[in-house]
Amino acid sequence: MNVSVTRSPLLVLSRTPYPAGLLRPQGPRSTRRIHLRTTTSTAPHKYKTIDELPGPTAADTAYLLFVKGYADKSHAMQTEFRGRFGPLWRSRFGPLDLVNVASPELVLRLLDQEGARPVRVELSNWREYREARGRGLGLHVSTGDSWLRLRRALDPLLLRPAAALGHAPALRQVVEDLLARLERLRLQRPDGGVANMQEELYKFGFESVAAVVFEARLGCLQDRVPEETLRFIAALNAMWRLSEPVLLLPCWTRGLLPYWGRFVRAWDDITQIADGLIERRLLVLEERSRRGAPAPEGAGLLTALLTSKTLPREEVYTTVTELLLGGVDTTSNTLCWALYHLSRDPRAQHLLHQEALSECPDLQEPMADHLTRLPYLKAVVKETLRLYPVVPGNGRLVLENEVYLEDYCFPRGTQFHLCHYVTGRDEAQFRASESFLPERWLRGGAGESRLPHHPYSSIPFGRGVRGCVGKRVAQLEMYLALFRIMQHYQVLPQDPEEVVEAKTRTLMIPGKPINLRFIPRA
Ligand code: HEM
Repeated sequence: MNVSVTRSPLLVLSRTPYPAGLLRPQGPRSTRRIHLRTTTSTAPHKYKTIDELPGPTAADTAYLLFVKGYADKSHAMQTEFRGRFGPLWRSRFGPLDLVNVASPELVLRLLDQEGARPVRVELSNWREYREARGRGLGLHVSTGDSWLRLRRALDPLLLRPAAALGHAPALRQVVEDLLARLERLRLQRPDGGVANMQEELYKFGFESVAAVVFEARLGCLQDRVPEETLRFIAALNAMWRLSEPVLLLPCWTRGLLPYWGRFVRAWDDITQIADGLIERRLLVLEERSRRGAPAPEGAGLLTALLTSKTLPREEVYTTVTELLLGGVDTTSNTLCWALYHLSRDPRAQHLLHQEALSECPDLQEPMADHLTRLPYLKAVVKETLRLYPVVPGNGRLVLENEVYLEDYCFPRGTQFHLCHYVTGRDEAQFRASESFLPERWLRGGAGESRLPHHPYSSIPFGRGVRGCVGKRVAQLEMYLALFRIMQHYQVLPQDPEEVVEAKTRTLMIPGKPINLRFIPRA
């Protein structure tokens, strides 16, 4: 008799679940401990196929998108479908055919089988643009060894803790510019109000990533914001907004509908501005080397890439462009949500301020040593990203091997969708999961909200070798900004009754402007 038994989550297996000699995946075998469904008999287990996996019909999806208004709330579809189908379902809509994975155990299980050179998604529209313009493919589009070469060049410059900390002096200056700008803006209104924080923080995000890449300032936070900064941000917004329609619409509509043309124009703007910034910087570097001047200490990432000569020029251009675009919406939207919640949560704001005060009295700036501590600050950022993962649904296109999840065997080439938004809000992992409760992340923190959650229940930066290359810089930037804002100001909502919900435009962003008041601390 072949009895299928679902083991208790407490009963953890570390051995392979695949019956001897049958359908064992060719990817690397896990050494991690995983929760599995297993069988008590030795008879070969018959796995189900992808075609047996339940999921919404195209009509269901179209109804939600176009009648129920989910078109800009694709994150909410994760909640809807997980409620209907459980943690694993297939969605097919137009050219999309996805297997959705919406439990931390299954996400871990999938990432365990992703192979040595994981692919996120076939970004055909980005690839098409870059090939047509003769540009390097860059981190997001590249696969296999070409991608690995890019990561080998970048990881040591961005992800090694010491390297990331090396960017702190440049980021500190940008944070001081942000404070100065907030002060100027708040003084323009009797109530200390600053409208539309997103817009301000986009400029901050751009200035920060430019400081890391170019070791130079662009002046994005000055009174007269450079025109190219505004154009870059606008083009980026357009590119993210258009990415989904362009992917869904068949090629033959390109001559009839405006989306593809606009998408290409947005990319042209992005690349033209990024190229201009790179070339200006190259002139400075060439001039410096003509004078025999050494590269300054803590030189930016562009200098490091060019001096190491590990990447061809065209890849340096695309890589820098991708870092610039990766650095704008991500940290800015996260900071915006953090401030939104802190402004409405005097207790959390008080705890954060107290932590800043005890670590750095007299408005001192936080140094590397301080940054190794600050548990509440880090908990605030984690909690913000749990509730609002900038990338609400990540992807894995597994090309090298079949993938086994639950009772299913998925063929090579299956596109998986990792539903970070819904796993981060799972009540089984996070009690009062819809509430902003930073203390749930504190070690030893008592309290109702602290449940021992699965380590893959909130992974906003992804995981593994293809995880976010900007993670450490992003964290540093957000810690420094929040810390300094808390030292200087009490942050209040402009309208305490106003509720801001998230919308998705490939990335998850606030659905309307977040307006705050900045009251100087006595
Ligand atoms: C709150 C901040 C940020 C979040 C939540 C975030 C999130 C992510 C996620 C989820 C991925 C996909 C990882 C995976 O597939 O496993 C990613 C990739 C990436 N991120 Fe970030 N990111 C942030 C900030 C940044 C910053 C500041 C930069 C640039 C300095 C950046 C550059 C990139 C790049 C280039 C990739 C592609 C990596 C690759 O494919 O190898 N990100 N990010």
